[in-house]
Amino acid sequence: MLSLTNKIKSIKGPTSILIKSNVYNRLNNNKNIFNLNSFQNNNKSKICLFNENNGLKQQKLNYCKKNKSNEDNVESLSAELFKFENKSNQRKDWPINNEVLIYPTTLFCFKGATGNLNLMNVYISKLIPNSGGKSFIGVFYAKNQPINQPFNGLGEKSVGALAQITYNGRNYEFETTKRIRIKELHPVQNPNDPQVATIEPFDCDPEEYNDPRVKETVEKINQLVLKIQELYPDIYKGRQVIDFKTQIQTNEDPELYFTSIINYYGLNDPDEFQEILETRSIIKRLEKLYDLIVKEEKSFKKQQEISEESGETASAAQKRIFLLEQLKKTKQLLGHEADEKERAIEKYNSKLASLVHIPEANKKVIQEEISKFSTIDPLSAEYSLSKNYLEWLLNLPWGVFTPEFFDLKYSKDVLDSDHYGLNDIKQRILEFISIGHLKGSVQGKIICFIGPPGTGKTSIAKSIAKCLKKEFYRFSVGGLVDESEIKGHRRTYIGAMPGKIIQAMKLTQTSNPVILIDEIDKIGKRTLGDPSSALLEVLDPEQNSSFVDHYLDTTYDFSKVLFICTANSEKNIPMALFDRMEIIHLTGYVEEEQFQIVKNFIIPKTLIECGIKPDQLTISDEVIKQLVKFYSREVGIRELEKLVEKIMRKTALGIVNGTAEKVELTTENVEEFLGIPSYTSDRYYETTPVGVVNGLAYNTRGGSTLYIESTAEKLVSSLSGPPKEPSLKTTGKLGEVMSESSTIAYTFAKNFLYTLDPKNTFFHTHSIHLHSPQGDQAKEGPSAGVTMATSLLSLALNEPVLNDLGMTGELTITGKVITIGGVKEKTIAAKRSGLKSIIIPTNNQTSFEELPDYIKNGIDVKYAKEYKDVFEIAFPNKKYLLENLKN
Ligand SMILES: Nc1ncnc2c1ncn2[C@@H]1O[C@H](COP(=O)(O)OP(=O)(O)OP(=O)(O)O)[C@@H](O)[C@H]1O
Repeated sequence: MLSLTNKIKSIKGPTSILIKSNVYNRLNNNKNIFNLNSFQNNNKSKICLFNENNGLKQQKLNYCKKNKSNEDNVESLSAELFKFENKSNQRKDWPINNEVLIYPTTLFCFKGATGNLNLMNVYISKLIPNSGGKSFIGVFYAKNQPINQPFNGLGEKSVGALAQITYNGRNYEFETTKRIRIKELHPVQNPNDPQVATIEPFDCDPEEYNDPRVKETVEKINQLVLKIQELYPDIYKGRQVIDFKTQIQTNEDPELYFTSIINYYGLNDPDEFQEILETRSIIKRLEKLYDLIVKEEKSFKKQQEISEESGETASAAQKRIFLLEQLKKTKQLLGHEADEKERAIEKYNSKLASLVHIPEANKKVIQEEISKFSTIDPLSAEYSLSKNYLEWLLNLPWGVFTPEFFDLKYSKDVLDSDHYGLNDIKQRILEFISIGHLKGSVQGKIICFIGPPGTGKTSIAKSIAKCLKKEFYRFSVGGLVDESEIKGHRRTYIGAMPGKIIQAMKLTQTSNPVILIDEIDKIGKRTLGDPSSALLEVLDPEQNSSFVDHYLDTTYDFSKVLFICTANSEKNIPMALFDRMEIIHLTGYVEEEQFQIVKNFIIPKTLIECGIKPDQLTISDEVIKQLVKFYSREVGIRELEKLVEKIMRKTALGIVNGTAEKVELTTENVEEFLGIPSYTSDRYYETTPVGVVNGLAYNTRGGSTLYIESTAEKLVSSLSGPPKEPSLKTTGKLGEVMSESSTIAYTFAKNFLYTLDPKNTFFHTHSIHLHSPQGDQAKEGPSAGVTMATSLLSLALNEPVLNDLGMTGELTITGKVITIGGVKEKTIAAKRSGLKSIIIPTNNQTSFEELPDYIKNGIDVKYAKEYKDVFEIAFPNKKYLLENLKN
């Protein structure tokens, strides 16, 4: 390269050099082609480099080739070329052979426009110079054409501008010098090549410049510009004020006048500019420019109004409007035309027409909104609000219902294949479906499943939807404090949405799905906008046929929806809701049931979910029993499900990283998967010592055994200070009712002991401490009364209670044993803890007898009406003392 440079420098006189295209390209890539000053010879005349490949007519090429065009004979060749060039009559401001590379752009270019160009290499290597060494391109407005891509042909606009290209050492700069029109487009060999066109000047009739109307129109434009400057001074802040009058006088070229006005205003409407460019008559073009400025004035006016309204500065308002305008233009350029709104309206109308079952009143609301929408400016904030609203309205399944389906056999099969046991629940569901069958619909019913976690409430609800072949949607209201989650937000809120039920309609695309509302007992409370009253509106068959969601602001019929709710406890369900529901209790599972569910439902289901083939993992029955007994302490299946998932995860890891092709889980290796068991036993004592009694408790998590332990401290008389009084201290996070039960038990035990054995002064000589372990867990309820009294009496008599005995029952102060709740849960808990017999109140006999055999089996139940019945069973060795009661 250096040698070539030196050779060129040594050439005397103005020179043209023909060089091979590979050399030409090398120079070009080094950005030297425009830096011709470095190649200037002593006479300071420019040297022109020709690319062999283009820009020269065949004749010229032949001429050059004859003279061996290569680096070595640059000197002789250049001299020849110079002669040749001198002979030709090429204009210096016009490309050789009237040919230019077409540069398609979304910019507009009037005469005098200048700027930088980001020219691609493919352009640089093919630029066509004129005889003076300058290069030109033809800048054409191509609406849908990305910059720097080959021109698609004449399809777009054939009038453009001739731009002279210069390289300033950093960038390529252009300056548009003339209007041109494409005469002929040359075919391109390679689709990536820039296109070449033969062009011709596109000038107005020179005579027209003398027409007085030119001056008049220019004057008119000047007046308007001055008026705008005066009226909206803020908009011109920081800008240099142009004296257009002087400019037109000095330039005396209306073409340049366009450019300065357009630049000054930052006007940016390529479509309109193209129109001006294509208008040959100067007068007409000036008039078009005038119209453009009038339009601009309106926009200034608007932005001033906005800025006055919002307190925004005029320049900020202007910037915003400018940006919005740009956005609009960009959208247009990208093909998202301004008629987007028209298309949207068309779409909405046809969607509305397709909603054949929509009630008339709702239809009217939508029609009104569509006509309101058609009047809104697409750039206003209201536009998108209205659009969103319409999209919601039009995408709801108005009057669309899934056909009713009732088939008892099918339903039974579904329920049985999805769930183990739960026969009473399944029976209730089949009854419910039968009623639906007779009535023709299940509408107006609200089922509520109440039970401890993981007992299958949700999955049963899903099965009901399956039985009825209906869509299913679930949401939780646990902790919900905002009624708008149910009733929707008012549309004036930013990000407003309809409530959950309307969302369910949209998602399921039917107006009669099965909707599960989870954790209804945990719904929040508020004085204003209470979510539970909103829920009542949704659920109440009296009201829900014309539910008004705040967002939709029109009625929607929920009366055909089957609502199912779940709760862990019935206590906290708002009364008004509770009254309207059909309650179904799920009490939890005994170990045998948990074993069957894990083996036959959870493991097969989780295998599929984890993509593990059944022969890749075997879990022995013994392991499942261990899971149930030692790794979980629940009446549901939730913890067990998590344990099974943990096993599956570890198995999957082993299979994937190649450490195990297949896993066999046995009691020997279960700890490798799950760690050491969390619960070795529910029982703290194999044989209960004096003062310790096994109670049976029940809460929202199901039943459990609950120890009551008592110890005594002898009161020693001391000489100093007053004598210590016997007392009862209780610990173990006992709630108010349970504390009262302990006081009742203490009073009762003292009296009872006195009747049995008046000589026993234990309670007068001891202070007692009664405790219920698992002190971090709050305990409440009256049903530990008999257990506490028994614990105290055991202490007083120094006699342990019968081994493997559990008991429950509320105790009155006179010794009556009264009804308790949760017989089933407590029996299940007793069995889990390995108790052999239980004492329950006589009044609960029926509830116990109604329990299924698999729960009752293995438990010896005893009934107690009065405390003496408990005493007789708990202290067989002290039974004789009861004789004293009779006396
Ligand atoms: N009788 C059963 N037969 C088969 N699988 C069951 C049975 N009961 C529960 N399951 C399974 O136990 C898991 C937990 O059940 P589900 O989610 O329905 O509990 P839930 O009562 O809704 O709990 P929560 O109150 O926490 O929402 C599910 O995978 C469910 O399929």
